[in-house]
Amino acid sequence: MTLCHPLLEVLGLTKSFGEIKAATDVSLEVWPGEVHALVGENGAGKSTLLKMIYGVYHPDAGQLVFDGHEAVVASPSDARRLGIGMVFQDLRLVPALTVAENIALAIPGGVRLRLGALRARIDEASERFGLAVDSRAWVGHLSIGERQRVEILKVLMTGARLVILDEPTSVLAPQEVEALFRVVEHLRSQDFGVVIVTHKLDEVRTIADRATVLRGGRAVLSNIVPSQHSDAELVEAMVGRSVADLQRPPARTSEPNGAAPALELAGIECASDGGHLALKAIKLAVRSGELVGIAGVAGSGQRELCEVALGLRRPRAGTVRINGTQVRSAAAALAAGAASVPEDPVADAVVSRLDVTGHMILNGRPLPARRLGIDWRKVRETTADADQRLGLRMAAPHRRVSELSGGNIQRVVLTRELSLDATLVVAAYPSRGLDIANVRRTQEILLERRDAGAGVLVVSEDLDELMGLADRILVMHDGAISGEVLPAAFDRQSIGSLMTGGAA
Ligand SMILES: Nc1ncnc2c1ncn2[C@@H]1O[C@H](COP(=O)(O)OP(=O)(O)OP(=O)(O)O)[C@@H](O)[C@H]1O
Repeated sequence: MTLCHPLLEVLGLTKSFGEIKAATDVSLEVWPGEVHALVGENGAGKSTLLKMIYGVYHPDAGQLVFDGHEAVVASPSDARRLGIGMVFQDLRLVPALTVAENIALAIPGGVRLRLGALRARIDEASERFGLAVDSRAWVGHLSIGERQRVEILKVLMTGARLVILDEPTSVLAPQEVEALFRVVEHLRSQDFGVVIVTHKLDEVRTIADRATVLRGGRAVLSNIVPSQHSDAELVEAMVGRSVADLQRPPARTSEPNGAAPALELAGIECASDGGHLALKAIKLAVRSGELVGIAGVAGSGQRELCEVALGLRRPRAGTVRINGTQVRSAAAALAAGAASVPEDPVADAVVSRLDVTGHMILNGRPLPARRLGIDWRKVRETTADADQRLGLRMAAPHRRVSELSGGNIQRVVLTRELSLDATLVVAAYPSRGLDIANVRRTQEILLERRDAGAGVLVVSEDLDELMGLADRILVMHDGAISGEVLPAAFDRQSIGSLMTGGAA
């Protein structure tokens, strides 16, 4: 059945948080069978808009029309009753329950269903929507991509006809993105409406029929067809200016005679949290003035590698040296000159109730002291100086970090860690959640740190990012380094093949 009206019309939605105008007079429409991309820089108001559509926030002004009727969406349960489902960035599943139990909690009458009947419904839905899930698996044992599939299936099984995906690809490996897009295509072919937030233009071009660009809470382009606009036009709409390509001069790694590498791992063996062997005979060195990339499918040992390098995880065997000093603890790694960008800053670096200034002192370095307390004036000065030098435009110093968007949290952590005079930088997924302009600036800063003589280790699943940044790429597979690729041989295929255990 083809509708002659949009599935969803957003008319002039507006929302402020105190002085912050998060969304101003935003309008867009989504038709059945349409994938609509919502794009814009960090803090542009995308999540706020989606949360108004899903009933989490109440708009100050504006209106929603769903399926041709004015809709009052006062809560997420109102939204679900209408047929609007949302998959949040932080997936809302209970890890200690199975897939079937999680779905039972979400669907009406689910907890009263017998297990057999529930599983049959899950299997039928998973077949219909092209979403392979194992209903018996414990959610805590699933990869992030598998959890996302469960969450989408859950949303569809509650009767959603409009599915909102808030930045679903930022936590996925490239193969998982392809799998997700196959699901989205399936939904499109079955006349669902899909709203998807992404920072990546190639994803907009691959998956979206139309797009809306937000900047500073306003829709600067609404309901456009992406193919009718160049990348430069879309970037300009998003950030208000053009963003230059990354320049990567060759590394100058001529170390003085006998100088130790910035980071040296030898014979490292290490267990994962679950007790299996996560790192096997790892031997690597990052020289001062060199940027080494680590490629690999998620879960190949990257997390453990970073933790071992930073003294956060004790290896079973082997040694870690930073600038020649053997390191056995996090404090020793910091003292030897390390700085780090954690894999998941929202989980690992945010202290609720602390503001931006409060987070800037959580870098493990001695605090500027004044009498018996902290010299906050000095902290504010160094924060302002770091913000200006790095140019990642952090949120205002008094803002609570837990209230910031994911990308804005990432910028606080990046500014804190990359403004240090560290001689080793270990950065896991540094551009995760960042908009285009901030991705570029972060990459420039990493190269600036390299050119200032630091050894830089960057873990990323984005091969294009690594190929643009790295002086060498080491590929991890199943806890081991499966190969080393030099710039002249950088190509997606040979790196991809090493990632899955094949030869380059
Ligand atoms: N609950 C809240 N309280 C106060 N301010 C908020 C709240 N939620 C969002 N904001 C602010 O509103 C603005 C828009 O934020 P929003 O999260 O909607 O941006 P976004 O486009 O989703 O960003 P990102 O790409 O980083 O996820 C930002 O300045 C943000 O800090």
